[in-house]
Formats: sequence, structure tokens, C-alpha cells
Amino acid sequence: MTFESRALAPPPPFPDADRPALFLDFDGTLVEIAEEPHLISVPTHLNESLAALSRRLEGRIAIVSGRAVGNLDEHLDLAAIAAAGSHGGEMRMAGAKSANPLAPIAIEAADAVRVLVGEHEGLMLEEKPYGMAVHYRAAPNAAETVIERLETLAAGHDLAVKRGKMVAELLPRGFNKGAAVHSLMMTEPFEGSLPIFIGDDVTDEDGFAAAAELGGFGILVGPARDTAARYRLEGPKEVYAWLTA
Ligand SMILES: O=P(O)(O)OC[C@H]1O[C@H](O[C@H]2O[C@H](CO)[C@@H](O)[C@H](O)[C@H]2O)[C@H](O)[C@@H](O)[C@@H]1O
Repeated sequence: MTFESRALAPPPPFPDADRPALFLDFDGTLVEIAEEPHLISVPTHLNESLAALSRRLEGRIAIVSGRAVGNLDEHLDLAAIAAAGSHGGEMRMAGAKSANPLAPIAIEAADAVRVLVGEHEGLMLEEKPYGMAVHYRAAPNAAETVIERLETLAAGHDLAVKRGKMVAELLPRGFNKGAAVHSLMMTEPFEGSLPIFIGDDVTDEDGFAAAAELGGFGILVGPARDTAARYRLEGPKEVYAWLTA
């Protein structure tokens, strides 16, 4: 993956004429980061804004998140919007009842993560249908230990580790947000459109790269960093402003 380290400009106006498709990360992009996953504040206008975008884009919109699809459903009305959850491992097209199931991680590995979290005050465990995420926002000194232990468990159980903002997660191997974008772009209504991936975290870099490979671009949300995105916006408020200008 190639990264741009130059300062990134805000994106040009929304390219309606180019038949765009939107791939939207959730935490840090559509909602501000909170101290804990369940403490996020979802703007009251969000569902209405997503529905309006879906109409404007004739359905070419998907949420691509590290959260499981079931968890996204607790926060958003996704009845008419495609969802790629669990970092792209779960896929549910708009209007479909359920996402494809993944293999849950080995019981021994899950138990070992529970033990790890019990050993360090401040660590928070987020048990997901297909992964175990360890949040160290309240115990930053434990980050290195957490990552090392998860990497060891991943190697021993044929699993993967994904890192994010003050979090590391043990989950099945073989998928990422970029693969999810490629997969969605091969299906209607996304096929032949210009992909735009908007995200804030390191896991979104695969999405930025996929959008660029397919002729579109990525928009990084948050502070500048080395990134495969072409443009940058400051935060969720600026994302809404750009999407609705
Ligand atoms: O891909 P995303 O939609 O951005 O999801 C990534 C992870 O988001 C959540 O964790 C992050 O947001 C929390 C709430 O703001 C914050 O407390 C945490 O520190 C962040 O890492 C979610 O809990 C994870 O499961 C997602 O993988």
C-alpha cells in the first residue's frame, strides 16, 4: 500500500455527475469517538441523512465498520443501506435480512483474552459475535502487552489481530475493509460507480486503497497522517457538511 505524507486538502464538491458510491466508516467518521463503545452519541439526523443520501445515490451507499452488523443495527436504521461489519468480514446487502455468518474464534483463544483483560485494571473487553476486542483507552500502559498477547494468540489459533484507536482485536483471518469495497463494487447497484471511502482509523486505509484502485478516492477524517486517502476532513461535522453541501 502506498501512503501520501503530504498535507491533504479538503475534497472537491461531492461529484454527483460521476455516479459516486459512498463507503462510510462509523466510529470517528459518522459519530464522534467516545470513552467506551456503548457511550457514542448518534446524531438525531443521522438516519434521515443516510436515507437521503441513499435516495440521491440510488442505493450506492454502504457502512463499512469494525463493529458487527448486529451492533450497527442497534445504532442505525440500515434497512435500505448495505452493511459490511466485523472489519469487512460480514456483508449484508440493502434489504437483506441477515449477513453471512463467520466462524467464531476458538473457545481457548477467547478464554485467554478474558484472562488477559482480568489481569490489567482499566482494560475493557468488547465481546463481538466474531471477535474479541480489548480496549485500552483507560489503561494505555497496557497497550504493548495487549498487542503482544493477541499476536501470540493469533499465531497459535490461525487468527488475525486488527488494531484501531486504543483497541486491538482478535478475529478470524482473511478479510479487511478493502476486500469488502472490492466485493461490493462487483455487485449492483455499486458496479461501475466511482467509489469514495470515508474513514478515520488505520483499518480504513485498506478502504482508501481499494477506492483508489477502483478509480475513486479516500477521505481521511481527523488529523493528518501518512495515508492512502487523497483528501482530508476534520471530523464527523465536516463529513456531514461535505455530504450535504
Ligand atoms: O470501523 P469503525 O466503524 O470505526 O469501528 C472501529 C471500532 O469502533 C469502536 O471502537 C472505537 O470507538 C469507540 C467509541 O467511540 C471508542 O471508545 C474506542 O476507543 C474506539 O476504538 C468499536 O467499539 C470497535 O468494535 C470497532 O472495531
